[in-house]
Amino acid sequence: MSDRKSIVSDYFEKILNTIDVGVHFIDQEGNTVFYNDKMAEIDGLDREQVLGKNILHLYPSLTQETSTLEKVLQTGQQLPAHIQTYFNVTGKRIMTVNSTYPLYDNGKLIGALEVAKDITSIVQLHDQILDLRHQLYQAKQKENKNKGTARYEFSDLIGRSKPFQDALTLAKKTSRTVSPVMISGPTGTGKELFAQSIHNAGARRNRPFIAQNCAAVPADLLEGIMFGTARGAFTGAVDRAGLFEQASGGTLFLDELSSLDVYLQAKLLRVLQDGMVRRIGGTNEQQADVRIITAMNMDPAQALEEGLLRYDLFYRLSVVKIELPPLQHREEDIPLLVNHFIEKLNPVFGLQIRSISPDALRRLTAYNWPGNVRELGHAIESAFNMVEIDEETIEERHLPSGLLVNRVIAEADSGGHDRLPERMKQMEREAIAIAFRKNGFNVSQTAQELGMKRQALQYKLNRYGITKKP
Ligand SMILES: Nc1ncnc2c1ncn2[C@@H]1O[C@H](COP(=O)(O)OP(=O)(O)OP(=O)(O)O)[C@@H](O)[C@H]1O
Repeated sequence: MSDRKSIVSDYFEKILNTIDVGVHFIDQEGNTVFYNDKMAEIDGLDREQVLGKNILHLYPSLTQETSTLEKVLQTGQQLPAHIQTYFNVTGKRIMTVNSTYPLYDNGKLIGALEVAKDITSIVQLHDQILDLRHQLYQAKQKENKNKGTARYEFSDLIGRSKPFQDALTLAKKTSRTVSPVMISGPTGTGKELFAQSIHNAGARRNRPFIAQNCAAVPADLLEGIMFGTARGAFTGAVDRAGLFEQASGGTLFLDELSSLDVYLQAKLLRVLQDGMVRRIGGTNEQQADVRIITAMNMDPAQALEEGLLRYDLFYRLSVVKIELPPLQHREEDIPLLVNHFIEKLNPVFGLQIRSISPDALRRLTAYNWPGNVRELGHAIESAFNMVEIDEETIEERHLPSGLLVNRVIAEADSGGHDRLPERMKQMEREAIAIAFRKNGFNVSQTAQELGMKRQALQYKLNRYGITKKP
């Protein structure tokens, strides 16, 4: 019996060094008693460097409160499987599933044992799959956009604030008619979504919805695109239907109308007045049976004043005028939109985010959103990239740090200039603290993300008293 015991003890270390799970055993003082090869590989440390050393010295980013081994020593209770993410000494981002147990001898606590399963490569694979799903999702969105079909319906439009609801009510009413609609509002407020929804709610829903951004193509090319070309009209010209023909019986959505060349504005007006369109170089005229919806980021009054938009065309196209308010004027829509984006992104990212923390939401409502709803969508998508797979709440630390900088400007704009330097410092401190935590307390990486030198960041960390403790 004693022989068997000694054989087992002789081979115990060898056995633990062959398994594919990290094992770390500390004594009651927190000093390492046993540390297997796999644990050394995960941490990027040399086993001999670790034996006999105190874990708080080994992992400087850990404290008595954050170290799970220390916690088990203090409480005597086991900590079941939990996911840990950190950067090891080689700078590699590691993700493990750890279980930590107290070790007793005759009822007396003599140490703690941690076993760690390295899931970094599984998570990387998982991320690759999600990345592919993401690409597929974006490709599908692009495909729908180019197919001549409108995807959005009024039920997809989120918002309950008064200015948004007013715009929605007007849009719903106008979907029953074929009058021209002019939608204005800053970038990302949903002008194209409104245009598609108007089309989809109307009698032309089964006919094409053709969108053209007037700012995206040079005027000489756009003329052929809009009105079509006849073979031989100019060198290399082929018979090609223009947007009016393509959208026949449906809706033609002209985005960024104020960027349309004035010559083309005149030609467009003629087509609308005559109700007929002719391809460039062609002889046949065809009926221009399209409903026109236009949009622009600029206030139409300003576009008229600056000579970017012809008055006669404006009167023709603005029979119904819909103004979409910037997101910062409809703060109460932000929580609804956040939930909408969370629901939309959960299946794309394979996550189960259920909510956003009050602090994070406060941060979002304090921001001035120059890119409006589109920017909010991107901020939530960015947060999805920051959360760990077992997290269910978007926290402030997951949000892009850029949201802070803009708030400083917004607050400065809204008065209180005398206290700006203090506020700037406070914001800078917050931005650094968030980025530091987000980057696993790695100074070099944080400096890189913030676009500053490592030494400069170290100086600010000391000055603001930002420690590694989360
Ligand atoms: N009310 C809304 N509900 C849900 N999503 C919205 C809403 N408004 C905008 N979005 C989101 O914002 C994105 C941008 O919308 P859209 O392209 O319609 O904006 P836009 O005003 O036409 O922008 P731009 O002037 O830059 O072309 C959409 O893809 C959608 O995700």
